[in-house]
Amino acid sequence: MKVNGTPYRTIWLDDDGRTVKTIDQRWLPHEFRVVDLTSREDVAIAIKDMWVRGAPLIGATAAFGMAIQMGIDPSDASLHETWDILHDTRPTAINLKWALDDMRALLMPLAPADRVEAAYRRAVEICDEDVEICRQIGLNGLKIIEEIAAKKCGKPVNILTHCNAGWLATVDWGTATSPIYHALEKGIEVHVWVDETRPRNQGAHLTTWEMVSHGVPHKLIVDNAGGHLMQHGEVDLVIVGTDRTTAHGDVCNKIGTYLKALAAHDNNVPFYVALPSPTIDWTVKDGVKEIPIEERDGEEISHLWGKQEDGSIGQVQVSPDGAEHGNPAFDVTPSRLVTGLITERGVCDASREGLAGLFPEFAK
Ligand SMILES: CSC[C@H]1O[C@H](OP(=O)(O)O)[C@H](O)[C@@H]1O
Repeated sequence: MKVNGTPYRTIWLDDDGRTVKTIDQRWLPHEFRVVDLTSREDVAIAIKDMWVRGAPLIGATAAFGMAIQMGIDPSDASLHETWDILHDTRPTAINLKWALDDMRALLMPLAPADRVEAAYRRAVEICDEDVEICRQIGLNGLKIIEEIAAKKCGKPVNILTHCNAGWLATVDWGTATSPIYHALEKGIEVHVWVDETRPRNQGAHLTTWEMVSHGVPHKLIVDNAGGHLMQHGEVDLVIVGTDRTTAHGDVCNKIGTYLKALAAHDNNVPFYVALPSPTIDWTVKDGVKEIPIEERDGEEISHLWGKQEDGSIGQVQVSPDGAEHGNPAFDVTPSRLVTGLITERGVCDASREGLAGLFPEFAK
């Protein structure tokens, strides 16, 4: 998307065709910093410490991490070790494993000398595919917004989203935000309730930055306001992203998503999940039982990052010394609470039959 009029993707190759450049999202919304990733260690840190985050972007970054390493040591041992190092950075988003498996399957049959070229080519392809997948998700989600807009008699369609499933979570367009961007481009009036999304505040830091940059009418709200707004008819639609969706339609996403789905169900508000197919885990049926939920450091709760009065970026401590913190980073919304899955191939029920209908080649 455009940043101050300049088109950007979240990750790209420098002119040398080898150096990987990405936006260090920890500094947004106050500073737009681009960093170079020149080793698998750089990539591992960038994923683990959330310089880059968002399931599709994590996958794309890992693909480049494999390519960078093939330029350093293209041996089998190096390839397997890199798979392990990058896979262990974060456990929940399935795109990470999907991308690493894709790269390894491509590279293993090749002579080591041929691996670096093939790896960079595939990493770029993964990025290009993600852009098109997210663009298509936008077009398919747009139909849902248009149907609601037709009943709103000129008033804006009020959409609530949680965390950041925007272009910053992907290579471009985003997943949950893609229908919003398409609606805006088509002149459909929308208004977005942006959940701040404690503790990392991806909504407050990233989604609002996207909304401001793109001129999307919005209001930032605390996570606990969503249910109240739904009770008062202020939410026409919920669209969220996902880090892993099971073959039966259970949706793993940022912590707090499940509570929004419960509130939406209780208030008959349509609850949709924007789902790129690499985020489907075909091997898992019961998401609550089977999906590993990342437990992140308690400091993400005890401290808040932001702009200080002197304009510097820093953090303040919000809980007392000695306080204990629990920080599960994701939760699972059972398929029964999901109205539909917006994929690049269309919208389907959150069910095995729904997903098999759109992706028969994967559903066994
Ligand atoms: C389009 S995937 C976005 C997904 O990823 C986020 O998690 P994180 O910021 O920790 O990587 C969040 O769950 C978003 O919905």
